[in-house]
Amino acid sequence: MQQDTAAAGNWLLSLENMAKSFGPVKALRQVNLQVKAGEVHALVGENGAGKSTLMKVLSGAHKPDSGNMYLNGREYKPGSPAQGRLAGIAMIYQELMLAPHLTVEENILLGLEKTKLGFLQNQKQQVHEALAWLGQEDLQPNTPVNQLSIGKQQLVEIARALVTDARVVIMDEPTSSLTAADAQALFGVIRRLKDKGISVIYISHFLEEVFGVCDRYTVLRDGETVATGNLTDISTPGLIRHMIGRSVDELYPAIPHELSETVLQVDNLVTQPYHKTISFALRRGEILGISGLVGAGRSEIIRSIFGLEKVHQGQVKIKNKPELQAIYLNPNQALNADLDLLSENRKEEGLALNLSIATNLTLSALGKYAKNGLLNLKKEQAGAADWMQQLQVKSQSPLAPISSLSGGNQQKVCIARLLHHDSDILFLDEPTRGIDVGSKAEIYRLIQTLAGQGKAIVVVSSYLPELLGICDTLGVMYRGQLSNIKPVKAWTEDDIMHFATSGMETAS
Ligand SMILES: Nc1ncnc2c1ncn2[C@@H]1O[C@H](COP(=O)(O)OP(=O)(O)OP(=O)(O)O)[C@@H](O)[C@H]1O
Repeated sequence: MQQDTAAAGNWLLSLENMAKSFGPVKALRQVNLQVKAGEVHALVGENGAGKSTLMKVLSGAHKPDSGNMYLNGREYKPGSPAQGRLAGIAMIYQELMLAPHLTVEENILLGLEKTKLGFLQNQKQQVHEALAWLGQEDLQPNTPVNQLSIGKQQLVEIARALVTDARVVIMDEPTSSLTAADAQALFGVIRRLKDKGISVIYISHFLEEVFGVCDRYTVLRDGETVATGNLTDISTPGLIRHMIGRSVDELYPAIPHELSETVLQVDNLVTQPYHKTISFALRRGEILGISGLVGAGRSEIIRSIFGLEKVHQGQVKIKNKPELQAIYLNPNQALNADLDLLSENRKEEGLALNLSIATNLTLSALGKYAKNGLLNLKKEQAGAADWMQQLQVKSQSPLAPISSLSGGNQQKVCIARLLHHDSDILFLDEPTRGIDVGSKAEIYRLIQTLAGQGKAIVVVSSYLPELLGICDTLGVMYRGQLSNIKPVKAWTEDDIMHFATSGMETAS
């Protein structure tokens, strides 16, 4: 393991030889993590490397099988998340854990009512001070949190951490659902937490964020710490090599594919919530990217065509099926009409969480494994195992419940399900959200290969580099309005941001 040069002993937090198994799965084998006071420490690694498990152990949600933890020089052994929180460890999950119907103040004080804080007046004062420190004086403490944007809800979580005098704040993929402006605001807050002497453990698959906001790093691979050090001493390819044990030569592989006849023609489609008119055409072999800010109405286009959202008017023609008016379809009919959609919301729409990986993967095309109405389970499992291998889904068996997979591996199963169903027109909404860099490269290769096979693909993404890296053509959304679709090479990042924030094309 690459050694850190900092003197031992001055750590605020030290985790030594941590191990944790779930039945036969060794999620943590031997993990060491040392964090200084007031540093932002990146915890990186492939999907399934053990990052979330380690953080659940640290925050008191999981009990480790072995290993020792020290906080502020003292042995730290939380029996529950509440104990972890009172000891100074605040965990901010990617899917925020606030009680949606409770107010800002109630959420900030939740679980602390009679413990750490004194009287009611004192508590209210602390909430006020925490919000003011975060520059959120205008946020009314009696607002229910479900009325707030994701960015504001995240600040409520951070206020919660401030009120309990957290020494370490863990942020798990904190920017994955934020607008670019909210992400910038979050980076500002992180810098201020640091100045206050609070440490942040930052988990992210966005390496440019890691280099932008973090001081030191620790890399986990297969449940072990494989490297740690200062980010100023390592390059992006160097960090990737530690993460996946090899280098990624080509993140955006270019596989030749030809664009031919139109297979989807959308005319004057009017959808929620903006009621603007959208028209575009998609060709066989084309990868069309849709960019824009979160909330600009990007997902609504593909979701409406797929029958998941209401369409007010317009016409959608599907290749050689003129009789099918897509806007009258429901998702089942859409699947039969050779459309398929990868939802950005895998927990609610992509996966049946209490079923096995194999069932999730094959559910929408069970016919492939049935004869005379009987399902051949062996064949189904072998088919699932094949896709799992292709996408490198990390799991013991196709029969394991999907809920036992790490977030990134669940996303890979969603993609495998889509590939397995084998439709001709694919809508991919945030296909690489939560996916590690090595697997991203695999998914980009797959998307290109599918285009090579003549599939027509729409990719909606908040991650501009991937749209520029893999798409043939690109359109940008601004408040429900779609720009002209142009070859990707005709766009610059500045042009895209200009349209995304103003709805106007730059004169070129
Ligand atoms: N409750 C559980 N039951 C069974 N296996 C689990 C459970 N939680 C995690 N695992 C397994 O432990 C390993 C580590 O998962 P973990 O969620 O910690 O990875 P991660 O590094 O956070 O991944 P990602 O980047 O995809 O979020 C994986 O193989 C996962 O399938």
